[in-house]
This record gives sequence, structure tokens and C-alpha cells, in this order.
Amino acid sequence: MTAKAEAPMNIALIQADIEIGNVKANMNKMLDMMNKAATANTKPDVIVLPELWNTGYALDQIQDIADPMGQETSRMLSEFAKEHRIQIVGGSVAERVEDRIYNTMYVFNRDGEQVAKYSKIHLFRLMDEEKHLEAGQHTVTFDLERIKAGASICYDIRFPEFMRTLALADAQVLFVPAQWPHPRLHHWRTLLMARAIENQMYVVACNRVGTSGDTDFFGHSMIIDPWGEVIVEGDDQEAILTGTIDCNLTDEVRGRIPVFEDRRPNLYFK
Ligand SMILES: NC(=O)CCC(=O)C(=O)O
Repeated sequence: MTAKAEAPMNIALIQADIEIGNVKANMNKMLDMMNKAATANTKPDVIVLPELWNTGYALDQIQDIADPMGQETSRMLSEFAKEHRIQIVGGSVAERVEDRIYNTMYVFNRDGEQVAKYSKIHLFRLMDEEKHLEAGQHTVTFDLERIKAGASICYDIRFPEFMRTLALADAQVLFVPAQWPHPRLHHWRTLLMARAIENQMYVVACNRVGTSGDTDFFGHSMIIDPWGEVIVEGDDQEAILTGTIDCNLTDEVRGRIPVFEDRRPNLYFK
């Protein structure tokens, strides 16, 4: 059901702290960490950022500080991608479209062209997202060179049917930018692991660190392989985490335990 991957891909996760409401500082921070990742000994093929990295959860001022049509943030990511010849899964940013605010991921290829845009479809009530943000209406897969990837953001990982939809659309790797706080580290790790094992896909998850008001974000960004093995996992400190994915393993695991052939969708709820 999947195409052979061209070659293994080196991934760099930008596990950053984010300053609430300070777009300029956050853009500078991301650029600085992306530059460090791009000039490391092992050059990444893909750089991944966390969720809402431009504004943080500054939802009470989000109408004023969200990026109109995502222009400023996507220009920065596009230029970086082109200059360094690195693909970017741009976490997500607060994007303003007229008076609506979306939590939106942009993805760029090595030429700096936007290859995907995904707006978070499940809004997280515990952090008041539904009061300030508009839900996206589409699931999204995209190509990273010859690898098919699926887009998701944070709370989305609690919806196994959503991830299965992406896997059935041939995704071999799932990207998960996040701002996922304590006390739910155990949920974060378990859900990411489950999504990788049940869908026999790579899960690449980039969470922020730091404190915002009384909320502590624990990091623990992870890359998990389709067999459920952890390739890399951060702690609760700012860091650039790196790991390599090889999507030939996705085909191998799907061949070893043929879950996708053994499904009985006609017996499942509609
Ligand atoms: N930013 C988010 O979607 C947070 C999701 C979360 O913390 C959860 O427990 O789910």
C-alpha cells in the first residue's frame, strides 16, 4: 500500500521554549535554533517546529497578534528552507483569516515552496481553544520527497480514527507539533506510542518546553518507529533533537503483521 522510500531521512526537532505573546522574540528564537540545526555536523533533511510557536497560548490577545494569512511566518520558513535546502514541517502558528484565527501548520520543500497547509481540526477545550480559534475542516497528507506524511497537531493524537484515516491515505510518517503540558506526560507518551504501533508508522512529535502562567510544558519530543521503538526522546530542557527515519521499515512492519489487510471495516461503527 506504500511506495518505497528514496532514502533514510534525518530529522531535527526544535524543542524550544516559547514566550507568550512575544512574536518577535519567538521568531528570533526559532530562526536561531533552526540555524543551529541546519549547520550541525549531520545536516537534517527535515526540521520540525512545535505548536503555536509564534504566539504561544496568548489567546486573549490572539486577534491582534496572529499572523494575517500566515504571511510573515510562512515567508520566514520558506526563505529558510530555500537557503538551506531543508524541508520544514513548520509546527503551527496562529494564523488570522479575516476575523477568524486558525492553528495552522505550513510545510515547505527544499525549494521553499509550500507543499501543505493543515489547520488543527480538534480544538482543545481544556486550554480554551474553542473560544478563540476556528477548527480546520480537512485532513491533510503531503509528500516529503518520496515519503508520504500525515499532518496532525497536539490534541489530534487523542483521535485514533483520525490517525487511521491518514494511514489509510498512505501516510508512513505522522508529524505532531505540540504544546502538551504536565500533568499529562503519561498520556502524551502512551498515545504517541499507540498511534505508531497501531498504524505501523513513524511518529515524529515536537513538544515545547518552559512555563506559561501556571502551565508547565515538559518537552519529551519523540521520534518513534513503526514497531514502537523510541529513536530519540528529549527531556524537559530546550534542545535540538535528531533522529533518522527509514520508511522501508514501515513496509517491513506492515508485512510482518498485516494489520491493514486484516481490518474488518464493514463490522466497525460508521
Ligand atoms: N495544545 C493541545 O492541544 C494540548 C493537548 C493536551 O494537552 C491533551 O492532553 O490532549
